[in-house]
Formats: sequence, structure tokens, C-alpha cells
Amino acid sequence: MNKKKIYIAYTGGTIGMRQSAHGYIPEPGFLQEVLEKMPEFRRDEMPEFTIHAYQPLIDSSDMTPNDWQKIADDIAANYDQYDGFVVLHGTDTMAYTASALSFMLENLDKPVVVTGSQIPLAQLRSDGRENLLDALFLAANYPIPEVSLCFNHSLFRGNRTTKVHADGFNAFGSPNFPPLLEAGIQIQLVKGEVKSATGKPLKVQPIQAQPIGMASLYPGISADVIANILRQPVKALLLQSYGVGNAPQHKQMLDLLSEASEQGIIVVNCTQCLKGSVNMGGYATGQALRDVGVISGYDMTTEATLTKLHYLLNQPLTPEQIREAMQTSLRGELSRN
Ligand SMILES: NC(=O)C[C@H](N)C(=O)O
Repeated sequence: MNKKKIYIAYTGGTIGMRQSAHGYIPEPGFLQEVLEKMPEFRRDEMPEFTIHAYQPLIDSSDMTPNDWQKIADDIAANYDQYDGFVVLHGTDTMAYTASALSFMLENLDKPVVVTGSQIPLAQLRSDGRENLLDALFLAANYPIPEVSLCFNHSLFRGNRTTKVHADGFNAFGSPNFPPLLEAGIQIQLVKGEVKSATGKPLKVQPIQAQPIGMASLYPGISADVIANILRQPVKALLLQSYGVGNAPQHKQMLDLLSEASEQGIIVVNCTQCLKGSVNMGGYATGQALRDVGVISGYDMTTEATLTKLHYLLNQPLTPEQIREAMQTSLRGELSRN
């Protein structure tokens, strides 16, 4: 039987860490050593896999857009030799990386599954074994050609995920989109579409860090706080508003946002709520934002909004084109009714 070949890009994260006097730390070679002692990964039903360990291995709190670039380039360089890709990554910023890769990898025709764990693979109660077995098995046998995130027996669309639990095994949620697949007793496709590769050429859109401001509204927030954020050389502002996209009807703040929009700063309205969508037509407090040029983030996660802004700001687009693309689904990251 011809086994499928999966490329593992091992970036770091808890899954391969070892206990030290200062807490968990990544250590080169350790993950491979632990895997050698786990025969289940070499069973006949499992695909062949190659591990490429990054130098240095990092805790995902240290991830930057340069690292997203490194992962995207690595996948592109190995694209033709493998049937699918698994990215081993820390959980803290996993949803950001999964979202960023979904935008950067244009014409993706093969599965890219991002996973990691809450407890290191070397520890007795690790969730890393299940997550990595699932990720490899699904990448080989259920090739859904998009960037997904595999955790706790669910496969989610990567750009719909957010870390919802700091210390539970069910660390990720996809609040506004059903899972692509559920791996219970039966493996059940929910929203995912299994397709074999068509041979479309992959294109990587390069990304460099962009100055993006983020402000979460709270009762009593002063316009000065927003003014300070806008004083930086920001190109976009992610505004986390209340409910369906409401903000206080604060003249000074609305004037600031209006000025920012006129200067070409992209101001995106996302809700602080975990579930549901922005609808700025719902209340006068939301309409006031729309009237000053703020655009809707609909039901996008913070992670998807931020990485999509990075993706678009790196291209030669006008502010109007960016606003338009922000409100359009590029990779299934938003739903518009
Ligand atoms: N569970 C984890 O992987 C957390 C770790 N701090 C990381 O994100 O790299």
C-alpha cells in the first residue's frame, strides 16, 4: 500500500517541552525522542511523516509575523513532495497563526493542520498524543484543503478559532462556525469538504508586521485613550465594541474615528461577545460608528480580523479596497447575512 506522506513543521509549544527548574521549556530533539518510544505513530494505518524542527523552537507567545512567514515558506518549499502538512505549535497564539496561514497560503489545495497540546507529550496525562495522532490521521485520510486546527478530537476551520480555555483540554472553540469534522467513535464530516489535490500551484503572500491598534471599549473609557492609540503610526484600528457593534455616543470619540477614517486608517468594528455578529444598523449607537466610516467585522474573531488586516495591508491596495476586502469572506472567515 502506498502510504501518504505528511510533513510536520515543528515550531515549538508545550507538546515538545520538557520540565525544567523554570517551568516548561522547549528542547531540541526531545519531541523526536519521545515519539520514538510511541509505537502507535508507526502503525500501518498511520501515514509516513517527516519532522522538521525549527531553530530555535519557541513558546508561541514569542511568535511574530516573521514566524508566520517562515512557516508559510516552509510549507511552500515542501508542497509538492507531501500529501499534507501538520504544524506543531504552542496553543497560546495558535489561533493567530492558523488564521494568518489561511490568508497567506493562496490556492491551497492540500490540508494544513495546526495542532499542539496543553500537557507535554512526555507527560503521563498528555493530550499531545491524541492531538498529534488525530492531526496526522486526518491530514492523510480526510484531506480538507484548508488551514484547520485540530484539538480535543475536533477539526476546526483555522480562521474561525479562538483559545477559549486556558487550562482545559477543550482549549479551542469556533464560536461562529461549526467544526469541519468531529473525531468521535465515528469520524464525521460536519462542514469540511474532503478533496484530493488538483495540482493547483500554491502562492504565498508575504507578510511583514504592520502597526495595528486595538482598543476594547469599557464603560467610562475616555476619548484620550483612543486618541493615544491613534497617535501611533497606525494603519488600522480594531475596535472591540459592545454587543452587535455599539459604542458610547461620545462626540469627541466619534470625531476622532471620523478623522482617522478620512486619513485612510481602517477602523474595524468587532464585537466583544464571543458569539454572534456585528450589525451596525441595529442601534443608533452602532449607526453612529458606521456614519463616521467604521466598517463591520461581522462575526470574525479578533485573530482573523488582525491577521486579515496584516495580509491586506501588505498588498498594494487602497484603503477603500482594504475596507471592501475586510467585509468580504476571503477564506470562509466571516458570514454575512
Ligand atoms: N500549551 C501551550 O502550548 C502553551 C505554550 N505557552 C505555548 O503557547 O507555546
